[in-house]
Amino acid sequence: MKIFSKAQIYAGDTLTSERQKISSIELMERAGVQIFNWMHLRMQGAQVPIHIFCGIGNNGGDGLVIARHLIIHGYNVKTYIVDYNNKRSADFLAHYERLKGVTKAWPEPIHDPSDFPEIAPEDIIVDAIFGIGLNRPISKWVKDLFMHFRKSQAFTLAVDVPSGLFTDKAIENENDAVWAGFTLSFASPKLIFFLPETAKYTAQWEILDIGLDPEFLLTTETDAELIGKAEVLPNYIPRERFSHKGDFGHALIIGGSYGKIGAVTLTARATLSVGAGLVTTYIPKCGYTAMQASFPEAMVITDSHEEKITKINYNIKPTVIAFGIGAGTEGETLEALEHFLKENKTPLVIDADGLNMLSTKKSLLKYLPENTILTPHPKELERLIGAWKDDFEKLDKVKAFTKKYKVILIIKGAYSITVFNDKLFVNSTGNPGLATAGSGDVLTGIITGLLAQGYHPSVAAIFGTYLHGKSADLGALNLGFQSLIASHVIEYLGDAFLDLFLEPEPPAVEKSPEHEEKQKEA
Ligand SMILES: NC(=O)C1=CN([C@@H]2O[C@H](COP(=O)(O)OP(=O)(O)OC[C@H]3O[C@@H](n4cnc5c(N)ncnc54)[C@H](OP(=O)(O)O)[C@@H]3O)[C@@H](O)[C@H]2O)[C@H](O)CC1
Ligand SMILES: [K+]
Repeated sequence: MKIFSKAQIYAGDTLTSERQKISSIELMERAGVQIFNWMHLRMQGAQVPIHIFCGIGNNGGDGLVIARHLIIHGYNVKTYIVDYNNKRSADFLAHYERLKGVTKAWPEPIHDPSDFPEIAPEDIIVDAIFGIGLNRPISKWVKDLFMHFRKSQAFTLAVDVPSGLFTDKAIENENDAVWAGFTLSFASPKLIFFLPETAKYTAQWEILDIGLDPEFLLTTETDAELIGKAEVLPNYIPRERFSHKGDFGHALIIGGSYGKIGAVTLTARATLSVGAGLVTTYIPKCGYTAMQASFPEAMVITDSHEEKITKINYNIKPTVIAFGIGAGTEGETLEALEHFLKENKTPLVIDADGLNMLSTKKSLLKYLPENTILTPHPKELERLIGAWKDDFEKLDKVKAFTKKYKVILIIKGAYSITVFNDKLFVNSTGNPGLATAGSGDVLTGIITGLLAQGYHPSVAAIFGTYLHGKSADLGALNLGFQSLIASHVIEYLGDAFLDLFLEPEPPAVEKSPEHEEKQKEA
């Protein structure tokens, strides 16, 4: 699913009005009605007090539409105008007039804390104060109103975005935005729903279709995309009946040190479990027996050193190499990496200590083959690109880094983001069960295994991250978050593949009798 920018959303609105010959007032009506429908379906007329706080722009206008429909349907509604600016938008004013047509209880203006209404914990707050139009710091009393919401403990439903969040920069204080229980966002998810510093302001979110122009939606290129099943499925490479293991590549996994052979085992198992034809591990001598005994499918080459990698010498022709898992950062291992990088032309995945070593000697980065995949967690990323002031600067720095070195980088997190060719691919699968030892080693293995089978490196990174999260999601259904460990993620890979081909659940909508008749005729 495309993640549109603020400018694209405004452009889409204008284009939709032109092509569908509807006014922006009617587009706002659509948006508000969608939210009303969402609420009405769940509330079924319940008389819970609903406090609708409207700003003075189009987000506020949406709030007025919601208020009008709730009032018409007999809900217990109180509407307020948060007067942070006297420049009311034309569409806001149009819907203000429409609201006046259905109630004598006109919205109450709020100018300062003395105007704040009492809100009980059982009440509902609709936050339609600021949308994507926020462009400068907010007045103190408006922030106080946000705090008033939080203190009330009432369920807060945000319209489009939680008020106070910017679309392109983080906020300095967590009291400067609304903390929403749910956000109903129009047409496209917003990037801020996926970034660690801004995602926390809404517990859940959902996208509402407001009928924007289909051609605009289809043809507009976005800088970011949310990756779900629909996005990964077209890339799946089916297996031919007469294929053999040579068709699916030979992966070489280089890593391990005394006490960290298990990490390489996890990576190698994941590589093979995702479909690579052959896997060889290159580990220090001390790991030989453990590897052979615990993972008989893998072949093993050992370094001359007992406890660490000191020289990378092998006489096989791997299709793809993963480097770094559990390797440590000792001087001799770094030297081995340097020699290896200067010679190597085989596609690469670099993880963990491999990344740490690159961070200590950045001059090695220029030897990475084009489209090498790097998989840092936040600390490793900071060592690699330096500190950032907020998530947006982090994304800019990663884009610049990937451009400079022509690499693909996965920013690991609750929503892992693959950065490739200036574009962000935001993964939608995964859960907190993945916060467990070795889950990164498994991800490296999955990506390596996909690369070995001939997936383009960008697809291997995006699809691999998706499968990794999906396995964890399916595993967590049986195990819960706490009991899920990295080995389970490998075990559930098969289910993650099968899930790609499961038919989506039919929508929970009753079919009309005519529809049933038509089906019979067909
Ligand atoms: N396709 C869609 O998604 C649709 C979305 N809709 C809704 O429209 C809003 C965006 O509305 P907009 O009017 O552009 O912006 P806001 O409502 O967020 O803000 C209103 C104006 O407030 C001014 N502003 C900005 N920051 C501040 C501040 N800190 N203090 C005071 N005032 C501020 C700013 O105007 P200026 O000219 O003064 O800069 C804003 O424009 C979107 O989020 C959806 O909810 C449509 O209803 C339908 C289509
Ligand atoms: K809002």
